[in-house]
Amino acid sequence: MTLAKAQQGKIPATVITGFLGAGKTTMIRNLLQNADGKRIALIINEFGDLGVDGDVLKGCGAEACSEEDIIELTNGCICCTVADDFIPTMTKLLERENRPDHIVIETSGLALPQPLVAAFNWPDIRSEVTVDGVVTVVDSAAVAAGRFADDHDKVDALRVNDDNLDHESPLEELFEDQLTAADLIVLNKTDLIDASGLKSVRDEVASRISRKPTMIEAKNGEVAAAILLGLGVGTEGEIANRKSHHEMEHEAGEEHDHDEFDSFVVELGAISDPAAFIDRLKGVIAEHDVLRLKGFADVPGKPMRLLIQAVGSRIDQYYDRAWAAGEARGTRLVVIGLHDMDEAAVRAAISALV
Ligand SMILES: Nc1nc2c(ncn2[C@@H]2O[C@H](COP(=O)(O)OP(=O)(O)OP(=O)(O)O)[C@@H](O)[C@H]2O)c(=O)[nH]1
Repeated sequence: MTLAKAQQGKIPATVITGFLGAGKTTMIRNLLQNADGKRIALIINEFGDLGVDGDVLKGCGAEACSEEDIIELTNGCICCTVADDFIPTMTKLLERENRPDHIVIETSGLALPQPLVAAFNWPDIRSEVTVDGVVTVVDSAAVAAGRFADDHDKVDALRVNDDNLDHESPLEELFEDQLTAADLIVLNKTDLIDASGLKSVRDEVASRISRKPTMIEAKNGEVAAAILLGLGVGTEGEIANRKSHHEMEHEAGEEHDHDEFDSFVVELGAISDPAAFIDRLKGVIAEHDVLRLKGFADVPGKPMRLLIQAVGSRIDQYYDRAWAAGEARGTRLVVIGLHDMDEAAVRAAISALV
């Protein structure tokens, strides 16, 4: 049977992966607003105890995806909760009378896509859904800045604290694993680097993988729906040949975890001078090498909440929606870093900014 024939009648699912802050949610938001009439169900998985991505996407009011079609998986990284969380969610979705035309899954920035894609081979899922393709979003500016290059000092420092650390830099390894799974690589944030920087990023990304998936460039995740949702690969049949570092190191099937990374939520009162707060927050992020920080702030006198998004020490902010009636105003920020990040010091430093 040909691949096309085997896929006939199945709902296509696109897996969108990429490191923390690469631009996955931004790309999906753009997709929902330009979905060419397709009805999309969205499964979102996030690292950290604040559902920021789901909130951002629910607020975008796109017709392609109503609030009930946005499902958040919050019990940890999707690659570790396949059996307990992902499969039951898919089963429920497939039992709905009004099935979607396409399913889009946003993995957390720390997820290995391989176990998720392999789950589409489970009998109950395989007969109904196929993986149209895995799209890996790359933060071109972060690659150009050497974020994923092996930082030997850091790895050595981690090893001192963890004798079991059996591989190279966790960032580098995860970056490669997410690229290895890709059918399409989107080099995003091209507005932040020049042409020669972009050429180096292309070369570096290509050097990390043995296959040659298509690479396209984008800014603000602006990629046409016809490209993102029409790959037609059936990746569940190929994923066994795209092994992650973990799978290659532990063929015996040992579980992997995300112990190399840590996250916590900082709760603060109102922020009366957001410009000063954000300016000084950049210093805290740089000093403690915070990888990602995001959340909402309460600014006195403003009817809307302020969305704060930091990727490294680059910070975006905008008022995203009005505080709802009865909703407790407050500032909540999720902070993600490597596991040697000093949580108490970061908490104290952020709290001191208010
Ligand atoms: N300058 C610039 N900023 C971008 C671009 N794409 C996304 N961003 C910004 O980068 C930040 C992170 O974007 P998200 O879309 O939330 O990234 P993500 O991959 O979903 O992040 P996680 O879910 O936390 O892993 C936001 O502040 C975006 O506005 C881009 O092409 N250029």
